[in-house]
Amino acid sequence: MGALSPAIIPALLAAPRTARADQALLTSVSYAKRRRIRRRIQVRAEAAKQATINFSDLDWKSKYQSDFEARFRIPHITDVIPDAASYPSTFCLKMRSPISSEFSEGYPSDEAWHGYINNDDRVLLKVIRFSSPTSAGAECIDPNCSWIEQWVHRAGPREKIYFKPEEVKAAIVTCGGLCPGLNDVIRQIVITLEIYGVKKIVGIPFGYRGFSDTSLAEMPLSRKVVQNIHLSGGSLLGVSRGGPTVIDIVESMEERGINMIFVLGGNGTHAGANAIHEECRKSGLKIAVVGVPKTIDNDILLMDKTFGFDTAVEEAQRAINSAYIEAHSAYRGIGIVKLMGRSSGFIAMQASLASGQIDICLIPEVKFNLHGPHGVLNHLKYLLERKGSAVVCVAEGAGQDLLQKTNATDASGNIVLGDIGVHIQQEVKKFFKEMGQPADVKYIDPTYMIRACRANASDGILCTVLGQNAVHGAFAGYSGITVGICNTHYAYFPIPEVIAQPKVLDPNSRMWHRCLTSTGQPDFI
Ligand SMILES: Nc1ncnc2c1ncn2[C@@H]1O[C@H](COP(=O)(O)OP(=O)(O)O)[C@@H](O)[C@H]1O
Ligand SMILES: O=P(O)(O)OC[C@H]1O[C@](O)(COP(=O)(O)O)[C@@H](O)[C@@H]1O
Ligand SMILES: [Mg+2]
Repeated sequence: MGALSPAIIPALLAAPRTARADQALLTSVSYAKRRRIRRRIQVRAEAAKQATINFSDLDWKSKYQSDFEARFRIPHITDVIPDAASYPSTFCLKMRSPISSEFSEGYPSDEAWHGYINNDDRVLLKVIRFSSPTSAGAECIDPNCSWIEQWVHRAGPREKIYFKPEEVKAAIVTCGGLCPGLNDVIRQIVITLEIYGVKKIVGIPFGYRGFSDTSLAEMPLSRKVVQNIHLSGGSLLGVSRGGPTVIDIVESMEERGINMIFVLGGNGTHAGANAIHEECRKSGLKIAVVGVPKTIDNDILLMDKTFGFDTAVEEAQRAINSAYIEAHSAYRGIGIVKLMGRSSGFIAMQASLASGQIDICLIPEVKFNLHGPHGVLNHLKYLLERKGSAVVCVAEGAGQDLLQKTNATDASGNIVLGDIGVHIQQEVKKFFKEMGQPADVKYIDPTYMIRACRANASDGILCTVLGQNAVHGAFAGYSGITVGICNTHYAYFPIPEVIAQPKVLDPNSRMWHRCLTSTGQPDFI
């Protein structure tokens, strides 16, 4: 978010609210209102942050930076167990034959180069130096847009580990909806754990539910079991929404003797993982809880992208191309493709940009009208007259203000959205029928075909690195963390920082403007 004008800060802060009150407000209002309120809450939080900074203090920058460093500090086992012992890492960077015991007691400490990550290594979070708050996509701390370095912790294997591999029982759980790459991450976690020397590795079946449903048995995992699982989509372990309470999960982990848990999921799953981590801390348990963000929508904060997103954009090309061929081959044909993206239009935008076949891209972050002189329908009429066909790409969360509210939620408490794709299809048909003009409308929803795909090469690599780094993080004694790619480098983040709110597309960003340039669409308001 750009810098706020100092003049509006006092007004925004005039009615301070608590997080609980904000939440209550959010659950009691309509979807459209909720988005506006969320934006206000976000603006207020930003205002509060800026208001607490005294820019006339010559030291404000270094104070801001130390505050940032504290926020992004990654929790460690020694925070609750100060005397937890550390050992030389059993993850050796020198290759050895699996049957050799050359480094079984740890890596020789007299080596000049060992290639581990130093705990003080950092990755730069923001790499653009904006010279003005009016620059496209500017994120400024102060009204002058001063350059302030923001560093996050570099991911990777450490020289010292806080768990003896023979004492580890590691578990992996996959929650939420499917996403290409889940099997790749599971595979890499298992392989890396084995390299450290862990023998007890299990999969928890069907998400958090597997912790409470006694009819579901743990799945023993080994390199042999996971060797080829990345060749198909889905999750070897199964997924689910909803499930037991955090206390029940922690009790179940204790009963099973699990002391390392790898949680693969989106914002909901990570909220759960962080709550599990906090519960373990409260009880003084030596358990490492490490997340790997799984969100096909790409809506987790601070990361370049999440795994599965790239595959989704690539697979969406097939649906868009089919819609284009259908529309182009029909007399006055209109193709409509609905893509995933509950609150963020990243898949719709990138897929539109990649295909070059989209005339209208609609995303949750940008309001639009269907009807009226500047509406989508009138533009479709213009496109049919000008070029004979048109293709629309709409994100599932777009235009929810145009739909009847269902007030329904899924088992995890996520709002069940109205079907904007079907709505647009019906409105387009009605519009042309009422005008007495022909229009051949074809609608494609490829959601589940995309989600069930196996990861493409680029996601396969991302999953590999994330899975390995998750294990390195747990062995290094970190907990309540998640791993992501940041300016092409890999970093550990404290979970709350990446799920504070869904990452949304900035309508003032260069990328959205590139998309608009490519489609040639006007503003539909
Ligand atoms: N705030 C929360 N605290 C604890 N667990 C949560 C929370 N939100 C969701 N969960 C749990 O996380 C799992 C996945 O959540 P869901 O929202 O369906 O998917 P995703 O993780 O992809 O966002 C579910 O089992 C759900 O019960
Ligand atoms: O049909 P389901 O399983 O509820 O999933 C639908 C949702 O899954 C997603 O593809 C991904 O959602 P999650 O990240 O919460 O798993 C959304 O875009 C979509 O709304
Ligand atoms: Mg979610």
